[in-house]
Amino acid sequence: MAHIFDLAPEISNYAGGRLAAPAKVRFPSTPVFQSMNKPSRLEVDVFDLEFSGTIPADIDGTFFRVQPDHRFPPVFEDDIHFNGDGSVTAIRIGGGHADIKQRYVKTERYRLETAARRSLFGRYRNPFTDNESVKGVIRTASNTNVVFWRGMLLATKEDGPPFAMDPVTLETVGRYDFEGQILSPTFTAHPKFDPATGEMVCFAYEAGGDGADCSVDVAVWSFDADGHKIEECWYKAPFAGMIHDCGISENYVVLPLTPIKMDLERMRKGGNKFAWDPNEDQWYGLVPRRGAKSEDIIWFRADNGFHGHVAGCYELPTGEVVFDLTVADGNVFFFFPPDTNITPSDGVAKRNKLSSPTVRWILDPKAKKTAKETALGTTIYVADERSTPSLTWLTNGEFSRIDDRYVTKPYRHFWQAVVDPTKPYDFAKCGPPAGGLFNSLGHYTWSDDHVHDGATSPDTHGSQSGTFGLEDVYFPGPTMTFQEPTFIPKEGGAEGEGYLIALLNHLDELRNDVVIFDALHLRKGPLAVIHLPLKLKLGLHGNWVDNRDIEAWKARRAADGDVGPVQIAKEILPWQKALAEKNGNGASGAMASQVGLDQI
Ligand SMILES: C=Cc1ccc(O)c(OC)c1
Ligand SMILES: [Fe+2]
Repeated sequence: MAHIFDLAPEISNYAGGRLAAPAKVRFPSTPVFQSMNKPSRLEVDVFDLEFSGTIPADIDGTFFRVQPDHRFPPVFEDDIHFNGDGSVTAIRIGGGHADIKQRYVKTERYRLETAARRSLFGRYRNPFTDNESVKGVIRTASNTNVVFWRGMLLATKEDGPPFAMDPVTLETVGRYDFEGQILSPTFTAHPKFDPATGEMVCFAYEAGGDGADCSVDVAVWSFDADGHKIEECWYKAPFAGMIHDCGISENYVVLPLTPIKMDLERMRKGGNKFAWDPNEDQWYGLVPRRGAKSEDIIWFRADNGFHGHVAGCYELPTGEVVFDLTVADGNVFFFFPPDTNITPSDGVAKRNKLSSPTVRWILDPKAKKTAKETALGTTIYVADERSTPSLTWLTNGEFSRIDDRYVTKPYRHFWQAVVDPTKPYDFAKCGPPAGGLFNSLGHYTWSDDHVHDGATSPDTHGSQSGTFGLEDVYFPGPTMTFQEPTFIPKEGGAEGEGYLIALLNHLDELRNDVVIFDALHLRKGPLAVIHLPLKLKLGLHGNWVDNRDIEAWKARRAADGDVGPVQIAKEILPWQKALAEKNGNGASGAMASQVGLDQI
């Protein structure tokens, strides 16, 4: 008997790799859109989810996370996961029960593509590949992180401004410009929150022009707990690369600059935003958090590597800054291979072959430095001495998380999604592991020699490699992988006391669970497994928000509350105004409509 799809002959939407006539909705049959990453496009509400084990009674809050989930077949058949529309999941846990809510971030891109019933925005961060009708529109998909700030949930992606959502309903309120205090075209997906002061420290790169012009301008800001911008300083990077995550200590910000490089010529020709440069160093920009001037940034350089996410960052009694993050030894973003016009091919390392240890850098704000002219003619200050890792812990994981109450402080515990290649993997049932073989969750405890909380002396600058503390790793079985874990603190608990929450991917069933562990004892297995009746996508980042914070801010944000409702951006951004002027009124219909987006 014929398979039912055989009755309807397959006609590709793509001619020469480009979306041709979007007569029907059919996604490309590339690995990007298969297995766990098959588009799901669901907005869901399920009340009182099924679970096994016991959901600890003292957990009361919401686990927010975001995933890219393309709403329409992409303009380019070879599109990448990172170009999918942001879809936010909220797992509300309380009273020993759990509910799920999921909503798309209603970005400007979302609204225009909905109206057109098709993709209008082309390649990842390449506006030259967009439909003419959306020139000048903020093109971010808000798909990388969701953070709670002053009663709103900010959905972020580093190529554009944040969009504010209601943390209870997940309705999108609108583009948030911090009440007019941030008008840059871009904004990081990894702002950091100082638990001692309540400040948000945030940054943007490719921030000088329209956010897609490969500018080397980097901005760093601080906001106080009342939402006032209290610091702003602009810097120049040595080249137009990616600065994805950051670290903050009490007095410094560390900006890791990864050697994947933008190129405007390549973009104009319809090519990739980034290309891996195997011959470029990895760089670290060190800037003071307070009272900084543009010339205060010190750039430290070290041998080539690919930055993952930051665990801890803090200062030693001697004033140096400890900065811990995963660094892979090759191109993690295999979809941004080297540009053979710029660098010879390095053979394009494959994700699962890379090693990704946790690396500790010790950066000295008093380092001897020399002014250097970059290829673009700007002056930067580069540390005279090349940096080498102070230690390399062979954790082989990614998505480092800590107990966020220890941001800026010496810390003892961190968690990661871990690749353990010694464990079995059921390839026959699961196929290739979409998103990477993160088959384990790891909890790492620095030994006393490596905590530096005043009781111990710092590491030397010698480069050591191996194990630097306790490893507590849980492997669930050969058909499962994990997404990024998030720490839930126990009230009044010591560092690390609390729970670890993460999404578990069932690669054989194409379904997800939410797992909750005792954060200090992963090896014992989960305390609770919440069974979702659906398949999510592979997400990026998430955060835990205590319900008391949500409730308190709900009251403050009420019409009669002391803060009042969230104020979204009232005007288009400066780069959009400049474009409109250049085009002589020039605002396309799409752009002009952005202020009153609800009309669409
Ligand atoms: C490292 C993750 C990462 C970096 C840049 C991105 O645009 C992104 O989109 C989902 C993800
Ligand atoms: Fe990230």
